[in-house]
Amino acid sequence: MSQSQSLHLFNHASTPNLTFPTTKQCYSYLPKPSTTFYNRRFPLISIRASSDLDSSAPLLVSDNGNRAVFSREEEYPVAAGSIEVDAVTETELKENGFRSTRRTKLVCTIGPSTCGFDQLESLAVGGMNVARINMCHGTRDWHRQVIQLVRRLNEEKGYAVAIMMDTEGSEIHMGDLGGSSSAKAEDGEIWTFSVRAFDSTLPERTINVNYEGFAEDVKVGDDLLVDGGMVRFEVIEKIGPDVKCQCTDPGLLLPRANLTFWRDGSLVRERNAMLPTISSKDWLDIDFGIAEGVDFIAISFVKSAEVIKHLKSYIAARSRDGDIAVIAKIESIDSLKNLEEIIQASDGAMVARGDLGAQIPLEQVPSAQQRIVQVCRQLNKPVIVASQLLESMIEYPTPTRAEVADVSEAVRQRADALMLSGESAMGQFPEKALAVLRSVSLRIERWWREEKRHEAMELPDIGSSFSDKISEEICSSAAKMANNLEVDALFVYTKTGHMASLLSRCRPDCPIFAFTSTTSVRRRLNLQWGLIPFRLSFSDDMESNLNKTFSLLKARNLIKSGDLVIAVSDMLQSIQVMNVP
Ligand SMILES: Nc1ncnc2c1ncn2[C@@H]1O[C@H](COP(=O)(O)OP(=O)(O)O)[C@@H](O)[C@H]1O
Ligand SMILES: C=C(OP(=O)(O)O)C(=O)O
Ligand SMILES: [K+]
Ligand SMILES: [Mg+2]
Repeated sequence: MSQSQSLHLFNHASTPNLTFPTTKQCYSYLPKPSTTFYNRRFPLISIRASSDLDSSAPLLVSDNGNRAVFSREEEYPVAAGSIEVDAVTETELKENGFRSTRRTKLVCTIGPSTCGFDQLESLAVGGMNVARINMCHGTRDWHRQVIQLVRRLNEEKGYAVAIMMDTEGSEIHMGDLGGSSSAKAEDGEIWTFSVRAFDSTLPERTINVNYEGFAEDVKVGDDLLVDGGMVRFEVIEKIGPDVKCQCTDPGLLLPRANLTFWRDGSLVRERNAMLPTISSKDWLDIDFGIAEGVDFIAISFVKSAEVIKHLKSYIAARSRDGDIAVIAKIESIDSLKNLEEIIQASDGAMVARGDLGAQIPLEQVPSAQQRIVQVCRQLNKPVIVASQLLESMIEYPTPTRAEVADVSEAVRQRADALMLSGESAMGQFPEKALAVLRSVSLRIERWWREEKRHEAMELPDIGSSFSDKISEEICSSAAKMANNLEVDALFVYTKTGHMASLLSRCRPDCPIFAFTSTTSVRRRLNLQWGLIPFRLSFSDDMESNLNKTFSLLKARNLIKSGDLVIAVSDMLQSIQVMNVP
């Protein structure tokens, strides 16, 4: 189906239920505007021919087997003679050859410093694989605008930047500081933390707190930590909804900064621990994310696997199967306690060191990071290392040596992705920070390969069915062969992305070219270590797939005759080794 035949789909609250047609039947509905269908996996949807609608947010239809599947974006089959890969990867492959491509993926939080089209484009050029929007900040309209700009960038310039929406969660945090961008708390000063609602102007040295039960839960003598200890207060008096605190460690207070309170050296978890992981505001944000068709939803302060399972079934009932991946943010004591089952239930995890460092002693954060990365690798889930990687670059154009060492350590642990927060959201040097992540990743990855430090990590079986076990065996054998034979690239033909993730899990020395037929899978694979996702239509006939891929890639100078390749696929349980003809 070509772009000009696009169909527009709308959620439609009160339309009659009709059996959902196959794609062929859809075509026959095309000339009739506003025909409405019902699909059991979608809420009510109406379909109209493209001509009577504006084309700012096209939603199209494609065929997956005998049933029609909807997506917000260009899910039309790739034209038979074409292959889609983003411009940055293409240039990188042409200039440096495949061996030197970057394996570690990069996530950038988008904020005031980076929300314009040109700024987003610079980040894409600089290697951003995923754009993260943090629902703690900004309005839904602001976030929608960012999503649309990223879409436009992908459509106009051929990028496959994925979008991750991060929920606010039920954490306790300060209010907006009455419009100022920061406030300085000096040693010994008395500040009032209050749950009262203030008009636009806050009284001097007063901080608004978002948690109703705050004044009841804290006790005189508690330590109140802002952002995990960046500024510290001691509670000296409680007067109704107001809590008077004396500053013991001075520092800068930032809008909506996180608050924790500690008693006798331990984090206090009273009724605040009973707050739901997904607040009512978060559910509205999640509905927004589903409607906007984001690729990932990251859930803050996950405590148990149940909440992830619940969210996944909520999404499945409202969106195309598996269309949105759920990322569990590991940033609380409970999430560490229930780590394995949370990660098992999720589609990926984030080491959210910002809040984690406010909940456990700072010196325990590195070992927690190592454990989370390891568990994710074993359970085959992508993992993002986040927060303060290049914190000083919010203000300065070069990182500290310590920051470079921290980034190196995450790369050496073979995390799937690194994330920028304030550095890209509100910092002065977002592109420079991204360039540091890129160059450090490339250098450490190369060093690792040169040193041949293959880690001896045993990867346990994860599949439950026999055919899953076969896929795992194929991927680990293919990766081992690729290392031993020093092949140039692994090729994987994958419908769901699963086989590609199994190869990525083995962290082979060569890059993995992942061929998939849908844009949503292609974008999702962008978060996983070592995968270079391409969009290509392919069949069950591997011989013809390979021939087609070779000729398309050769025509674009992305591979050349003689290159050694190992190919595996979702459809055919085999490993093929060959030279490009
Ligand atoms: N959409 C946004 N609008 C305004 N400021 C933002 C936005 N997103 C992020 N920021 C700024 O970037 C900082 C770092 O982002 P992030 O780490 O995601 O949030 P937080 O620090 O609240 O956990 C935030 O503290 C905030 O100042
Ligand atoms: C990534 C994190 O979450 P957020 O920025 O939303 O607080 C973190 O706490 O490290
Ligand atoms: K958040
Ligand atoms: Mg956090």
